[in-house]
Amino acid sequence: MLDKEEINFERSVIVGIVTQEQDEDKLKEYLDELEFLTYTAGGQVLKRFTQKMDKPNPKTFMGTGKIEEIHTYIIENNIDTVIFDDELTPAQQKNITRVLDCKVLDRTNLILDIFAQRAQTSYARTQVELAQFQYLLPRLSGMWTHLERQRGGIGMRGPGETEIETDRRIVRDRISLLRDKLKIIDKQMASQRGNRGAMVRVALVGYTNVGKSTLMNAIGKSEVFVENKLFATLDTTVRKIVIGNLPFLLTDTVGFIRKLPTQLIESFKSTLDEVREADLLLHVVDISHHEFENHIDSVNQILKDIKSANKPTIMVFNKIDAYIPDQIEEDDLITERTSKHYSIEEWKKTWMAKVGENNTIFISATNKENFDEFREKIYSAVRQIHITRFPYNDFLYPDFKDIQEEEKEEGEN
Ligand SMILES: Nc1nc2c(ncn2[C@@H]2O[C@H](COP(=O)(O)OP(=O)(O)OP(=O)(O)O)[C@@H](O)[C@H]2O)c(=O)[nH]1
Ligand SMILES: [Mg+2]
Repeated sequence: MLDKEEINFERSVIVGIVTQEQDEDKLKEYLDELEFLTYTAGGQVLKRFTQKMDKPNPKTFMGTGKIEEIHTYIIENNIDTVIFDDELTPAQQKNITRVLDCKVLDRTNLILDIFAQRAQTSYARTQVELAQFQYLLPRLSGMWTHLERQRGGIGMRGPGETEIETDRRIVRDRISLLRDKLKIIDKQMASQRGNRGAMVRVALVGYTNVGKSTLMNAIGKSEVFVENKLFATLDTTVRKIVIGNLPFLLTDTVGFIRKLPTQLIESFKSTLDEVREADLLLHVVDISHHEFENHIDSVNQILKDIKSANKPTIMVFNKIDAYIPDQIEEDDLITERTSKHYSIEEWKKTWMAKVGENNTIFISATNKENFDEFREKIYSAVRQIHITRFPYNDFLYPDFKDIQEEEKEEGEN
């Protein structure tokens, strides 16, 4: 008999809190995303635990009663992993692990884990490893306590402390080694970028899973890995694209997410340099996602953090094929009409109108809907940047209309 291959998902529960800044709806969205992250990392979420609190308990994050409730559930349901939506302090992680006696992760942990699973090149692996060690350093003592307990505790206390010190030193050494390694790679990457010459550089940016790589594949003839999971892309891909006779460089890079661990932003410096050094950003948005406006805010915040907020930007609203506004039945007189019910035409009249028609485009990367218009907008923007840089090249690049005519004629001949 053939064995059916079974993927063993880690049995997990996720945990979040309702606070003044974060109401129940917000928390639901966050936990939806955390569940998707868990699934991406190889886990299966069996239950969500939530609690209303003014502020998190400094010792155990949740209240003692809630932690007990989670503990009971863990034992009864054979749970391997508990994942908190917020970053836990080293002390909280230590205390909670002690009570629950199972693997306790937070959102940062989970994201780092996904990055580690997905890092393909030695460059990406080095960056992830650095971020992981930085996360680990302040948490070493907690881990030791856990080990100590497993070994029975007695007689371990004295040497335990010294071992923590030794561990810390090893981790610190490793961090500085990785930093040195990255510095060398950074230099190589910078000189590679320098060698790319005068071509205009365009970077795809956006929240994770919005369709950046799909778009890269659709516009170029390259094959970039696409998947309906978070953080499919970690390594930067650069392709030369030619529209009309105007060549430019297009970069596909790592997706953003809210609460992106700061350790990751630091260690992915060189990857993000591609964005920093771009002349034009294509900010891709998944308009079919209910949360797309919040995603835009998160992306803009990260762009600000990496000092790239003021670049010329085209907002690319993708997945219009999948956009389905909420409906209000005709006899429903109670439901209030909100932006959830807008058609795309109505959306265009909102704040999007202020962004300007030249800087917004609505497409479907999978169906190639509105692709001519998309190519035209990129062409015009790239051309604008190019002729500002090389005014004497102006005549080389005609209007997009003329190119289309030429292409048509070529097709007919
Ligand atoms: N319906 C629909 N799905 C799309 C469209 N574009 C992309 N997708 C799907 O969205 C998912 C994510 O696509 P990717 O191209 O991997 O997204 P990404 O932005 O590169 O994601 P990361 O690399 O994880 O940041 C895939 O399942 C795609 O098939 C679209 O226009 N319409
Ligand atoms: Mg991608």
